[in-house]
Amino acid sequence: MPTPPAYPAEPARVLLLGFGAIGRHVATLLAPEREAGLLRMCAAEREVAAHRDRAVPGVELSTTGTDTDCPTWAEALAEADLVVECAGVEPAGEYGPQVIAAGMDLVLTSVGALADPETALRLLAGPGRLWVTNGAIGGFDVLGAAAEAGGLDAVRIRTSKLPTSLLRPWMTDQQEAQLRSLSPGDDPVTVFSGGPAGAIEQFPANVNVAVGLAWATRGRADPAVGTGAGVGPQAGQAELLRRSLERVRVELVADPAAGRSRHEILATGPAGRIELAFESAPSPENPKTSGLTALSVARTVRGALGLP
Ligand SMILES: NC(=O)C1=CN([C@@H]2O[C@H](COP(=O)(O)OP(=O)(O)OC[C@H]3O[C@@H](n4cnc5c(N)ncnc54)[C@H](OP(=O)(O)O)[C@@H]3O)[C@@H](O)[C@H]2O)C=CC1
Ligand SMILES: O=C([O-])CC(=O)C(=O)O
Repeated sequence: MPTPPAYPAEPARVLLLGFGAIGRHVATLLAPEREAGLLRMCAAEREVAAHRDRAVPGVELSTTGTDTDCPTWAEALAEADLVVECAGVEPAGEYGPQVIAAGMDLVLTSVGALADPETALRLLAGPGRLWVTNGAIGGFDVLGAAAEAGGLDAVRIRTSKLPTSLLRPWMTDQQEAQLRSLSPGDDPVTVFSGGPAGAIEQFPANVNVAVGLAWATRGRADPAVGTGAGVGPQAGQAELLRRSLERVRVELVADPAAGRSRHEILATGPAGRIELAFESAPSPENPKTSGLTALSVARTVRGALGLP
């Protein structure tokens, strides 16, 4: 007879970093687990006062900011078993490494944080474990298998989004006006073409998937050789990721006809030709974000906690 899964005696304490579109959706998706007493949830925001009117039942609030009527980030972290980052690339880089260093597991949604080599090393350094969510894309079982066997030579991702969801503060008035003027029927405009690190620097809220793809296709070190003399496990993983970030090519397209965000992946090599396309329903909390991301994060959380 199979051994029944070992459910924790106490509810697992999950701390969300960021309670925006993805955080709220994840909290809603995990409501059955909360109601079944399998987990408790707290969400850290930088301005809790601004979030009180959008409370999700059963989720306590804490702050990375200066609110005084709720637990601080440090107090909430001390009570947590698992941290789930869904705040953005910058806060992921700011808070993620301290979570890992404290020996706590971290689910990373802003996977783009891994494009910074120093942050990647710190996120991989342990003793806490890093759980990298698939986010809005997937197929990573077959892509990972092919990459681990050295079976991929080229990996590409083409992401198409509505032009106005690609507006960024660094854009010139002319670039902004071009994106705003695109209307259905106009040709799509490529706004970025290059590697995932450059893409995430310019579009931190739009191409986490590209860094996620690089992570998924980093392959593995030859156990006999490692990744280089004297390279420890986390440095080895970081080096594999660095090479993978150089291999992945990204195209980001402003498409006035894109009703939904679309991610097209093409990976080729001795293992074969793998083509994948993803069009997610919009997030119920924010139509600019793919709803699939929160579904992936909820699944990653269940996996990290060993929940069914
Ligand atoms: N892996 C993937 O496939 C995908 C990953 N993502 C990543 O997920 C992130 C979140 O997406 P989404 O939920 O749609 O974004 P939102 O902007 O809706 O939510 C982000 C929330 O995080 C909060 N936040 C920002 N900085 C901090 C901080 N220092 N401390 C506490 N809270 C903070 C924001 O607060 P405030 O209101 O104060 O700004 C906001 O409430 C994206 O930025 C992106 O990096 C997104 C889509 C796909
Ligand atoms: O939501 C999406 O479609 C993907 C996205 O923004 C990201 O990867 O940052």
